[in-house]
Amino acid sequence: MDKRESIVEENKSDPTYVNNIRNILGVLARPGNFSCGGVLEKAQLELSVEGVGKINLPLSYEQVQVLKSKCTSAPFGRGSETLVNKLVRDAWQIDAKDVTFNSEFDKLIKEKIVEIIPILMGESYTEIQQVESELYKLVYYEIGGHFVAHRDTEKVPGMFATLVIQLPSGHEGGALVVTHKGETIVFDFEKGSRDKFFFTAFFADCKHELRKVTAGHRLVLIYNLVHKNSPSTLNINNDPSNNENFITTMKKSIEEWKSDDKGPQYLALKLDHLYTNTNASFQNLKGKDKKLAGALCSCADIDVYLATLTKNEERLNYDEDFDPEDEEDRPLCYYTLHNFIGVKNRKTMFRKLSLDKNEMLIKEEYMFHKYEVRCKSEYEYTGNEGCNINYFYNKKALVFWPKSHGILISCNENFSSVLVNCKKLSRSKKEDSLEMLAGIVLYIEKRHGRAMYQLQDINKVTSIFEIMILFEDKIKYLANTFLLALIKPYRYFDSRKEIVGLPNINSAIALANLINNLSWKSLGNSVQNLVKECAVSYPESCIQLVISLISLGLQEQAINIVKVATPQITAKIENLNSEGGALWAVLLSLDIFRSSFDDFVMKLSKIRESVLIEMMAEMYKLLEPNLINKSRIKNCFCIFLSVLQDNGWKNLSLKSVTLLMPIVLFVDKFDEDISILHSFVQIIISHEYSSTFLKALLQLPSVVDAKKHPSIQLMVQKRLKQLDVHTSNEAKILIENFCEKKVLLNKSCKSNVKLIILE
Ligand SMILES: O=C(O)CCC(=O)C(=O)O
Ligand SMILES: [Fe+2]
Repeated sequence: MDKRESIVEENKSDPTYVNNIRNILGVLARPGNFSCGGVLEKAQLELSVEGVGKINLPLSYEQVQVLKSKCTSAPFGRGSETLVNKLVRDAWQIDAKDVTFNSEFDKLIKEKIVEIIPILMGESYTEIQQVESELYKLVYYEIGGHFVAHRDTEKVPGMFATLVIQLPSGHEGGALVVTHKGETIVFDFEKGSRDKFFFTAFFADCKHELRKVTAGHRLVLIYNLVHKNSPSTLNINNDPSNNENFITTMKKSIEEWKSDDKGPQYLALKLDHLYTNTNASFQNLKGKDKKLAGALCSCADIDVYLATLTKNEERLNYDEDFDPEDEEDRPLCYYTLHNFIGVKNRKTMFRKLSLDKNEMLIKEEYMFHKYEVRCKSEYEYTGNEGCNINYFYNKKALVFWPKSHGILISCNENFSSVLVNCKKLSRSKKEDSLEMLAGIVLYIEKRHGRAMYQLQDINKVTSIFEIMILFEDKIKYLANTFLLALIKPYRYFDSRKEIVGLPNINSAIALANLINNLSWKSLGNSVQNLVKECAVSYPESCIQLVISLISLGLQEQAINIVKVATPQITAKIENLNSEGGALWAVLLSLDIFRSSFDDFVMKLSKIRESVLIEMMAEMYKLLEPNLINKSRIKNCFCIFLSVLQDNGWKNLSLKSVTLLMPIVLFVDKFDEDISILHSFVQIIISHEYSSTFLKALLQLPSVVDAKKHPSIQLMVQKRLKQLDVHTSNEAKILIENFCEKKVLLNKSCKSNVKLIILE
């Protein structure tokens, strides 16, 4: 057996069931015939050509001259181009529309096709389907005529083979040589060519060459063989269920495969023939490929797809000492499957699957052999005319998997579309979407790291919660499993260990709704664990959860969440980003959480100065529209400011001062104690800040209002006068105005400060 029939070569590292599948398919897949030919008996032809009249065979010298005058030079295709070059193809042609002949001859051709098809398709081919022959061209070769090795384009939908009928005219040379997977058949019909008809049929994707005609003339009719059934219906009738051994082996192997958690998710079998995207369908499979597809489709419990197989090469090294011979500089190869076609044009949810070595039934080295076309090769010659991209040949594979793997595979490849589909389905077919949801959760359990990585994308966690809400009690188990998965640490590729937690506030809102629907009793424990784990990384989400629970009337549950989260946050306060700290402080300032507030503020005051300032600004921003608990917040700011003051206002950048200004202003508005303000102003005026900054300073009520704080007013005036020499014109005017007390206190001082600072 040909070494390339490596389907039957076992691989020790593969599970037994994979090797069993490989073996049993290997037995089925004995090579079929890719071409056939011989004498066409009993042929009687009355041939006419438009503008030439009746053609008598064998051709006379005079007729050749008239015929040639009607012919055009036969072109060939290269990629999408149509070219004429006598070195590649030297032939004359007449279009089918200008050729007519007697109906008996037509009948004979049709009868011949009925004989030919089972030979090409394999002995057990009993498919009841229509194959039609469509005359394509009349081709004439004189001495020197030839066509270099090429594949015929599948010119119409459903076309799969070419039929050549050699008419009696007498020639020497001109053998037709057909090659497929390293095997070559020579159809040399020189002998008897003066008075006999001959036929040759071959699958259009097989490479073939017409060797040089060395004497005489060669005249042929070229037919396209076309499947006429609609390509959406599969009609694979070589029923292997007759073969008990096949069915039992497959059944057993699939059972084992299903229960093997670590096995391949799918298996792929490269097809023997090439197919164009237009003609690729189960219906149009050729020879041995059809037999294998039929066998696989007859197995219960698996899904079978047809897909394009692509080899991708990635070169890692492009530097100067690049050496193609060097192992390390060889491109990295990986394979992908795409353009999936189901048995009844069933769709898959994904567009692309990667194909690893353990998923190939044919060894990697045989997948893209050097005598085979590289995908979308632009420089291959094709018969007759260049073709549109949809008619380029592609390597195809049969891909199959246990039905139960379907959702896992879909999740793995396109998690987003699975979620979208599940959501869609939940509106129309609730039970189906529940099953899908169970599949999603199973996927999360099985492929935790990858699943978690995919879940990080915006709003995926939210989507899952939202789907779960629709199922009420039924979903308890799945919901708890999912919540647990969200806090299980994972590592994807090189990333450090992470948890997904509650990645955004939408997810917190959706979770609150889910809790409301399923009851605290069924989810409480998992939710508390979740909050415990993600309070530090996602304080905003935890706060949102609290707020949402409160608004759903679940006050007690909300307090519960705060109780769980606060110690975590307080313990890891140094890890808190400014926004998180601010939010949490604001939340705790609400009276329900009174006991935690002071402790929390004391802890916060110990964080890094720059973070503290940012946090104060965030807090201020949050509180500004509706200053709840003014006095508590003011006290809190006072603590923070005095921390800064005690530290001597170290490293106070312009940005920090800008952030602090409205806060100082806020505190200043209702505080009688001016020590913090005094030191703040002092620290500022001891620097040479920009005029923008001076402006802001000059808006502070305590600075402007001499009656309230005369000492500060004096201090500022003194300093400004000193600065006079150094400052810009604009600043000078400001200072003059200020010293002449022309500065008016704006009513909405707070926003004004902000405005000024922003300019
Ligand atoms: O002339 C022949 O026998 C074959 C020609 C051919 O391969 C073609 O026209 O595509
Ligand atoms: Fe051809």
